[in-house]
Amino acid sequence: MTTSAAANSLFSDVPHTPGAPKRDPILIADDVVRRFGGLTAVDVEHLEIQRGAITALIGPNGAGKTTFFNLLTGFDRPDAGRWTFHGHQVSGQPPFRIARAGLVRTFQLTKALTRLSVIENMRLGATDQTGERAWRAVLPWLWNKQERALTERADELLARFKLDHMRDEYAGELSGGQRKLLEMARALMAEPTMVMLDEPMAGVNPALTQSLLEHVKDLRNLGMTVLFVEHDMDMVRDISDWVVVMAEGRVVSEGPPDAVMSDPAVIDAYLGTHHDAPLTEAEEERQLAEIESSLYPDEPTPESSSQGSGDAAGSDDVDHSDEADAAASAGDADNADDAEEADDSDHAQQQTDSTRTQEMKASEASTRGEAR
Ligand SMILES: Nc1ncnc2c1ncn2[C@@H]1O[C@H](COP(=O)(O)OP(=O)(O)OP(=O)(O)O)[C@@H](O)[C@H]1O
Repeated sequence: MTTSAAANSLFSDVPHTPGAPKRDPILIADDVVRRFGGLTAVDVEHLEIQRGAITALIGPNGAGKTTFFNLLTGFDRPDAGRWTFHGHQVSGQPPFRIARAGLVRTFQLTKALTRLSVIENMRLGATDQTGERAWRAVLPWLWNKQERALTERADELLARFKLDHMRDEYAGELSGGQRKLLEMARALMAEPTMVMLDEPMAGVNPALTQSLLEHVKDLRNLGMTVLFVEHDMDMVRDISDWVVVMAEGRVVSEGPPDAVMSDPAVIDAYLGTHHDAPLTEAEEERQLAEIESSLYPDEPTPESSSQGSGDAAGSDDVDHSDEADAAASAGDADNADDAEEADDSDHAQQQTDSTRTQEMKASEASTRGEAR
């Protein structure tokens, strides 16, 4: 069993730098590139994922996280690059072979899957990812035995994920959180050694949040490796042993959650301070609204709800909280012109703070999970 403390100790001597070598990597990717027309969606030079730990993959919208997930699991083909899993080259392999090697991912329930029952979805979890459907045609008696074993395993998992009472219901009847549990349970049907979860908290009702977090921790505690993409920074802080940050297709930072969230490169990536021109106030507001909505896609911001305004993503409705202003000023910290512009604001004092303090406040604004 791998506890949180044990997992943390795996990283004790790992440098906090992009591409850092791990003590015992289960997955190693090199020079992975995926282009869509003129856009380079993924350009990962080197990445190692530590075995037996929970690693979060975060980054602003469009950073390339999902594309990278699709590549690693064989659901998309790279323009260049290679990666190994458990020491075996799996780049270029179809998804079922990669799953057979022990690397599986969760899927959002498609429309078709919502029309199947929960137990049927579970059985598909094994067959879809491992390609065992071939058995049915070739050796039907063996298939029957196999199918009974699969159903037994499915029922055990449904009980573990507290979905057994929904066993024969259409998956479409499940709540958002229950669907996430089903996605996770279904992935486990393939008996993986590494599970990749794509936004496990998206659309999850707060009542099920804790249960989901515990299930993810359980995967690690049972010896599995977990890599998950997530925008919810509460979850990232709560359960990650290690965080990898992508921006514009590249890995820009790695480290434990707290270190990563105060890394200027990460703040820069989220605030987009790589722009050459100083930000206009409207652009600044738009970017802050985008960060807010990407971190908390289902919630109105406290600012917007206290003013009775609607969607946090609508930049017209966004007000500047203290933290948001701090974020904006830190976002502009590299730019002397912007510092001048801020002189007449209520937060002139913040402009005289050290860059470090501003960055930390910006980080809090970007990861405002604790305040909610
Ligand atoms: N099939 C596609 N065709 C064209 N462009 C694509 C395709 N898939 C992704 N992209 C582009 O590649 C970039 C990376 O997208 P991706 O979905 O991987 O980012 P992401 O980090 O997962 O974003 P989000 O957090 O918003 O899901 C984006 O600019 C996106 O528009």
